[in-house]
Amino acid sequence: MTFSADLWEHGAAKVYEEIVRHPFITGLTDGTLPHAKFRYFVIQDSHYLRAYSRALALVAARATDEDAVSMFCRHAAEAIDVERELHASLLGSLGLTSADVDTAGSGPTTTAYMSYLTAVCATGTYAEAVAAVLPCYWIYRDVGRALLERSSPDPLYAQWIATYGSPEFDAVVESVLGVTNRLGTEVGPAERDRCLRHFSTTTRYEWMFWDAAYHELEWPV
Ligand SMILES: Cc1ncc(CO)c(N)n1
Ligand SMILES: Cc1ncsc1CCO
Repeated sequence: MTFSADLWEHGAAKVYEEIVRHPFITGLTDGTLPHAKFRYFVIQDSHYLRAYSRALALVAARATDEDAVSMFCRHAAEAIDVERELHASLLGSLGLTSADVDTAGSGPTTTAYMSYLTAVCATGTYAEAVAAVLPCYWIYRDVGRALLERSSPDPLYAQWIATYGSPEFDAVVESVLGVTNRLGTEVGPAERDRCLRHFSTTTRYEWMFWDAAYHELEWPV
């Protein structure tokens, strides 16, 4: 079994099933998701992508072969591009400005997820860092694909779905899966266990990120 298949089976398969039947996700395709919940999501995703880009730059710095360095650097830059596009298009359509993003700040789940990613990418091994960032690519590709089959009656939601369900994003994810599988042949059992734990934790944060948006979760105090 490839390393990525092992990670998915033991760390993501069950949670992925919960993600695709979460009311936030089903609400995107049937168009019943209230714009307020999507607005919360887009604002939080703006904060998330800024931290995610820096996490990817840390992964790039830890990579040992130059193709991987170049790829993760590119993805770090693209995450900023996606964040700016979100600002320019989705936020605008939702009646928001970048000042609203700054005023809202990063919520409890976003902060926890960003902190975990940053910590693993800064202090873990290269393989651990790849395992921590992998669900962000993989879950979004699979959710994007699943949603694309159904699309959405709401043009705003259809636009978001098209980004992650695209063949371009699929190619990005396949490259990262290739890197992961090659790393799987190099790591020992203890490092492999740590990778699995990070992969399964960030997969849970992916579910929690949608759940936080669905409940418009705020800091309790
Ligand atoms: C929370 C979250 N995870 C993953 C992605 C895709 O990288 C995203 N935009 N937001
Ligand atoms: C994973 C990911 N998500 C948004 S941008 C990006 C990097 C590759 O384009």
